[in-house]
This record gives sequence, C-alpha cells and structure tokens, in this order.
Amino acid sequence: MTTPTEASAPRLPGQPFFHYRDAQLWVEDVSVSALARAHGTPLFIYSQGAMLSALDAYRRGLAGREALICYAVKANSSLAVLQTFVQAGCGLDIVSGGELIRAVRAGADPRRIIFSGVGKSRADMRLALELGIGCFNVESLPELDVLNEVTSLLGRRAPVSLRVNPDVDARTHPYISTGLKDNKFGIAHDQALDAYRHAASLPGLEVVGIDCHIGSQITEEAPYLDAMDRVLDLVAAVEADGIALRHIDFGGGLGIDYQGETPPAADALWARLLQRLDQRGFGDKALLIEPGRSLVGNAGICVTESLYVKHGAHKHFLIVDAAMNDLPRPAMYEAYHAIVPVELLDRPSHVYDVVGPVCESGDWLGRDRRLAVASGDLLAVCSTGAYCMSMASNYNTRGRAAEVLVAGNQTQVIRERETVDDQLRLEHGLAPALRPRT
Ligand SMILES: Cc1ncc(COP(=O)(O)O)c(C=O)c1O
Ligand SMILES: N[C@@H](CCCC[NH3+])C(=O)O
Repeated sequence: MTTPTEASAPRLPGQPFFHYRDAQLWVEDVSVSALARAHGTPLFIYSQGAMLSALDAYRRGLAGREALICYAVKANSSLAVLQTFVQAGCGLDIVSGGELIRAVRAGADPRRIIFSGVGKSRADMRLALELGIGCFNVESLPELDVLNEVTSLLGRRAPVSLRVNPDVDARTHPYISTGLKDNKFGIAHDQALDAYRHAASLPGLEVVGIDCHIGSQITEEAPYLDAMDRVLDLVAAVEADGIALRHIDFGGGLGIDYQGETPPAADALWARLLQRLDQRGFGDKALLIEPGRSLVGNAGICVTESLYVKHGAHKHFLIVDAAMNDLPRPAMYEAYHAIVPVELLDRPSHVYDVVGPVCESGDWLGRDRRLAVASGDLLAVCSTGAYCMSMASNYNTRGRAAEVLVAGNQTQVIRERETVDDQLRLEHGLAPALRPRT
C-alpha cells in the first residue's frame, strides 16, 4: 500500500499548530494517532500554542490601550483552558454561577471577571458580590432592580455596565445573532438612556460602563463598526446626562475559518476599531472585550475512530464513534467542521455522510464528504475547540470524551473520559414505596 504525502493532504484549519508530517497528523510536536492510542476516542486534543497565538493577535491589536481581554468561558470551560488564559493575563467573561466557581477555581481574580447573561439568579448575584466581581453586565430593567435589592441585603454596591442591544445585523447564523432588536439580549437602544438614569438612581449600584455583544462567528468588519457607532452615540448621550462611563465593553463574536471563511484578523480588526474610537473622541476609555471562539475554536480537534463503512442503497455512510452529544454544532446549526484523516493512507475514496452512533437522524457530523478511509481508521473533526466540549451532553448515556492539552512536545490529560458510573452518581433508584405493584 502506498502512502500519500502531505502534497495530497486535505485543507486543515488551525495550521501551523495542526499539520501533517510524514502523512500523519500532528498537534504541535505530538502525533495525534499516538495520543488516540494512549487515551482512546472520541478524544479532544487542544493546542496551547494555538490559543496563545490567537490571544497574541488581540494583544497586538490593543497594544498601548488600557484594555482587558476577558476570555468567554462558555466557549471552552475546561479548567486547564481557563488557566491558560488566566495565567497569560486575561480576565474572564462568565454567564452563570457555575462558570463563576470554575473561573475562581482556575485562579482568576474575581475583580477581573465580568458577569454577562440575561437570567442571572439572585443566588448567582450574591455569590458574585461576595467574591468581589469586577462588573455585572446587566441586560434588563428588572435585573437592575433585583441586583439593587441583593446588594442592599449584603450592604454592598455592585459595579454595573448595561448591555445595550444596538440593533445591528451581525450577518451570522440566526441562532447565534444577539444584537438585533428581536433577540432576547440587552436593553433596546432607544430605552438605554432611561435605563442608565434608573441605574444611576439606585443606591446599590455603581454605573461603570457600557457593553454590547452582537453575535458570534462574525466574519466581517462592518457589523463591528456599526455597533461601535451605535454604542458611542449612547456613550455620548449618557455622559451628557451626567453619568460617567469608565469603560466600554465590545463583547466577543469574531469568527474563525471553519470552511474557508476569511474573518478579519483580531489585530487588524482592532486597529480599525480603535481608529474609529479615536476619531469619535473616545480613545481615552478603558476597553473590555469578551472573545471566545476566536481564541479556542481552531485550537482543538476531536479525534474519532471510524466504526463502520456502510454502503447503503443511495448513500455511503461512515459511522464513527463521536456523535452529536460530543459535537452538537452540526445538529444544532447545520454547522460545517472539516473532517480529515489522521493518517493519509491509500484507500478507496467515497463521498460519505459522516454520522455518529446516536439514535437520531440529526446525528451527523459532516455531509457529502469525500474521504479515503476504512473501518478502524482515525479521523479528526477540525475546529472543535469552541462550543463542542462545553456543549456536550450524555444523550444515549454516552460518557463525555476525554480532553488532552498539548504544549510543544508536552501533553496532559485535562479531563478524564466520563464513565457510566460518573453519570449514574447523582441518580437514585426507585424507593420501595414508589415501586409499581405487579
Ligand atoms: C455575552 C457574550 N460575550 C461573549 C461571547 C463570546 O462570543 P464568541 O465566542 O463568539 O467570541 C458570547 C457568545 O456569543 C456572549 O454571549
Ligand atoms: N454555541 C454557538 C455560539 C453561541 C455563542 C454564545 N452566545 C456555536 O456553537 O456557534
């Protein structure tokens, strides 16, 4: 059997951290098949180098400014991933009490954590206040009142920023667009000034900033510039009303290359946005941003073994051991992830629907993919560092995958494979009184 060379290698997002060497896929200086043999599949493998390189692009773009990059925990919440960003100097953006506890366990300074989200509970607010959180991004008038109540019970003041909804089309998938007036997020642009007046009148709140986040997987510069203009209009109006704003938070949302998309690089985007900020006279404001996907999305792959090659009457199916519970994005958003062989082998190629073992027709990972594979071969599902493991479930009582982090030639298991016992740990069998009589 001949072995094709890199010349015939498929397109691979995440280069140069993921690359072919001698017709084998490598993550930094570690062979993917060696990791899969050691830890089994499905297996998420992350490149720490890719994460830090993505972070550097933001740092270059924001150099010389008072700016805090708050990594959006929801994109990939693994402790070791959070620690990577925290130890590199980032703050964190969280949306729940659970994420707050994770963030603190990862060693984040609570003052560098911002709390976003439309539905913060009183308990989550209390915990965040007790820990001394940096800022609450408040998303509605009733939330302002509840936060004020919670602060008065604790005898503290809460630093708040209002998340405004600028009604800008991020031109992304409708499920991940958040800045349109029909979306549940943020305070409508034309209600924002009144909301600021109300916030400033509440004794338990200290107004410190303004926030917006218009959506995710944004691949153009224009929606950011539009949102910035709309937010700066509000900053001017709020400050003219006598309410000072120390910072502007521009959210996250920058897209990545899944299928040949060409989003602006973070440094180029920020050079443009800062230019606009300066032109409009707000260059002295402190900045916060909340990137998630663009820091981790192309820093991860999910390695899966092909179980069966099934030649159906009308279609070829490749049944693999990863599924929608591990990789929910195709089922949820019809999202595309490149799927590539871990070893470039000379096999007959077919056009396959790549599907998982879960009992749902929606359990597909890729459609109409030409692949040269046989059962037992390993495949890598690319661009799976963001919104995959953090959205994984136990559907069909499937344990969540293991995760490995690679840095150069060093590797570490950062999450063990979940067992059935792990899943059953919180369940209780039927008590005698509830057992049906036969
Ligand atoms: C409030 C908020 N901040 C930040 C993010 C991170 O977005 P992304 O991963 O697209 O950068 C999200 C998710 O879209 C979000 O809802
Ligand atoms: N889960 C979405 C992104 C949601 C962003 C959260 N506001 C995705 O996988 O693309």
